[in-house]
Amino acid sequence: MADPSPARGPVVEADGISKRFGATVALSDARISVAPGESHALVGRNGAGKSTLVSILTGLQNPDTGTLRFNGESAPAPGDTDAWRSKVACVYQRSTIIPALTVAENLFIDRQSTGALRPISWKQLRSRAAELLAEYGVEVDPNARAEDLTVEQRQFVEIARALSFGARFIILDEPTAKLDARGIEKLFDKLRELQQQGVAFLFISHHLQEVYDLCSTVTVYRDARHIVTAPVAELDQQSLVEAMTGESGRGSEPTWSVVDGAQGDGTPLLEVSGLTLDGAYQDFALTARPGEVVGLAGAAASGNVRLGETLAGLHRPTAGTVTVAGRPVRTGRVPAALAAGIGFVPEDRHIQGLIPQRSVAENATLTVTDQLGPFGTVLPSRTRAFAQKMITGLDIKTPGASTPVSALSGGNQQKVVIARALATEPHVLVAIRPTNGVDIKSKEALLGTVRQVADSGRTALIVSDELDDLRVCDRVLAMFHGRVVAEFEHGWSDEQLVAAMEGMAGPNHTKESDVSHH
Ligand SMILES: Nc1ncnc2c1ncn2[C@@H]1O[C@H](COP(=O)(O)OP(=O)(O)OP(=O)(O)O)[C@@H](O)[C@H]1O
Repeated sequence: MADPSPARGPVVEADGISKRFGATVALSDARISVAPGESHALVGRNGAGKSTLVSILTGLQNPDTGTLRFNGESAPAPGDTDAWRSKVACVYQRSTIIPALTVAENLFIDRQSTGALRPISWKQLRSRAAELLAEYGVEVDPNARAEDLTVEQRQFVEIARALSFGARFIILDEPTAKLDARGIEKLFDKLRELQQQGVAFLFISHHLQEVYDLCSTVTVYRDARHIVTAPVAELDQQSLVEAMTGESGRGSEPTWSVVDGAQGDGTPLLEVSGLTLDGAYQDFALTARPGEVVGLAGAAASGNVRLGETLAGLHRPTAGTVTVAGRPVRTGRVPAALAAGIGFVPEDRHIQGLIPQRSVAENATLTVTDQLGPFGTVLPSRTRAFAQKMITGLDIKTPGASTPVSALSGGNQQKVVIARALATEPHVLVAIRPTNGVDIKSKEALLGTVRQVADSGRTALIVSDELDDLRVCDRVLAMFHGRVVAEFEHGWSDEQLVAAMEGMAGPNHTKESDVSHH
């Protein structure tokens, strides 16, 4: 490949990289080259090999074959943490910042090289932290506790820490997954600023628009292989998707069909009234009918996620009632919500979602009740059959139903979480950012599945700030600071919806032809 910066050479250059996990080929003769100051996107479908490449580029795993060079020099020896840190850092969607520590402590924790024998002077630590943050233009108080920072501020601290080790090459693995629109804007501004200073980025995202907004070059992987590297300007979105999927035009619809048994006589399936959780949301009301997909839109602090979690029994509301299919649901208890017929797709699959060591089949059919005590009505053969149907229908890339979930790529793990929520054949499906980390093609299939769930006489509630997620909804309630500020019937514009989520729309900006709360 041509060297775009002959003076210094690429900050990173990987060639002929292969990596297998048992029978799975994660990377096959893959390559990447990133120039100083370049913003380089790496895209591909779930399971294409992106995270595996990241783990090799950061020294966490050794490739089976291939060469890796930083600034023209061979990669550090495996395990030489200090040397690796001076070359490259990765900011993952899950922060490595320790919430209970201050920003200053986080910046200087685990740093063996300086002053190991001297007792730490807190004053000195703080002033060094302040200097470091100022150097990279990060406006964060060094004395603040990390847990009090916004997601993007935490990312800035991680980036500053990486740069302070000398790295001028930073990998961002789905950094926007937990950010709202404003957070993304701030992150991108910071990245552009650092690029001006010569820092190079490898940017991994399933949001192709972000690739076009931020990056100058894009590399596509498909099925463990390098497919193309091109200037972003030369590859339009359609060509990009074609490179990712290996097909032109749209693929086939999912084969998964919804289990029957739901009735649709028009009586509300989900009724929420006066629901309040102090400090999160107030006086929320909703009446949803069978067949409806309702969106609950809102930015980070809007309260929409906590509301969805409350319906799933994760928080005990201060006031209000929830009724499913005419029956009151005991709030604040996950088993009660499940038993009432509320299926749940949580926001963070790592915390609430999966048991990594267990198989795809087990996870896909596991309910929280199973974890709490014997449930025992699901036969293994049914489990397997259901899992197989989901693997096909949701296009889960796995060697088989008995493969442990920990061996799946992030996006494929997310699909298992969705499968699990559907396994209980819920009356009401509550899904929080369901397509988080899912590739563009699977996203369509997945949202199509949510649509099918509703079409079969159930109700789905999609809690998200992703316009793609909300587009499949029949109507959308927009929340801001804990309250519904607008309701949109089909035919809304993205601009109106975004404005409402940002608290900039009064009710008179919305279509309220059939307001069904209250
Ligand atoms: N530790 C592991 N054990 C077994 N298989 C693995 C392991 N890590 C990754 N794989 C497999 O390697 C392949 C590539 O996975 P990888 O996580 O690199 O994909 P990805 O492109 O990052 O996907 P996503 O967009 O879903 O995050 C997948 O088929 C995955 O199942």
